[in-house]
Amino acid sequence: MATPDPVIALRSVTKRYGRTVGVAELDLSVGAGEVFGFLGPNGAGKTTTLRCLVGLLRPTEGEVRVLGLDPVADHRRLAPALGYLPGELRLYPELTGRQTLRLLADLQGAPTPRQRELCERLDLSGPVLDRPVREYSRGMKQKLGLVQALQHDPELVVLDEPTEGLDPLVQAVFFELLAEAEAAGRTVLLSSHVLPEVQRVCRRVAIIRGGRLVTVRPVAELREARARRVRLVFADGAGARPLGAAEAWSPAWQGDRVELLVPPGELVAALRELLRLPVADLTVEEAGLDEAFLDLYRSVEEEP
Ligand SMILES: Nc1ncnc2c1ncn2[C@@H]1O[C@H](COP(=O)(O)OP(=O)(O)OP(=O)(O)O)[C@@H](O)[C@H]1O
Repeated sequence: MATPDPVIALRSVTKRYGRTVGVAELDLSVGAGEVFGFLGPNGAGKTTTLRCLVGLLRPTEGEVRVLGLDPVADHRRLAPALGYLPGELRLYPELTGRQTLRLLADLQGAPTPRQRELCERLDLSGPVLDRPVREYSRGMKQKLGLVQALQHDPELVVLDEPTEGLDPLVQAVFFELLAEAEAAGRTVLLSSHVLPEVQRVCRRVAIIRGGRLVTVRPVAELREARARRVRLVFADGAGARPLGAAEAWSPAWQGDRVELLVPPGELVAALRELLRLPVADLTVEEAGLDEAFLDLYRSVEEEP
């Protein structure tokens, strides 16, 4: 059986801003119905990639296809099928929330069957929608941004740091909306710095650094690869001491207790060495997924 065409396909995409490289030789493929995370440190190239996907930037080299279309050349055809929440939402300050949603719906070129429901669920009441957006708080603007990204029930939703500025209650609604989008078979690309958020909602993640793709992995695999947290108690009152090769695992001392994060493949060797020291007690547990991500970030930082 032929594999269906990916919803997002980047082939060797490079985007330069003058002499600055935004992204370099990026290859990425996201299938229909995937909720895909895009992670990376500041300045890694996430926003650049997303802007290429939605047709706001034209790559310097390489090819971008979204739902089989060229996002720049076929912008009008793509718009009804695409929902985009930019990282920095620029709105016309004089327009009301309602006028803003209408204007954006016109640009999307699609009916907005979900607008009313989304406004209700995100607590954007009628009186709020009648106020000019210059009077909106950051969170209110972000909620309006979410409504416009989803109001036309698009096939592909591209979200740049979507939970920025949202309070925990609104974040909960946002996660519900994502789960529903996944259940309905929509494709979602979400860029984020918030590691637990990615863990919670995404099945696969790409990690990007310095404009280059470092890895693409299923979240489940990251979970398996996560570090072991080793806690040692020395109980001799002598406090911190050298740990030999285990110094590599960033020991955190508190009195004569120490905690280390050891990659799973190196645990046995690390313990063998540590147990040569006068250890009084020892526990080993799996670290959280955020730590697995931090590990990955670190290893990415260390690579040349
Ligand atoms: N308009 C621009 N002009 C010049 N350089 C730019 C421009 N936009 C982005 N860059 C550069 O491209 C690189 C990637 O930036 P980008 O905004 O894509 O990163 P990001 O991963 O979204 O970062 P953050 O997490 O901080 O939002 C950076 O070096 C940045 O300085």
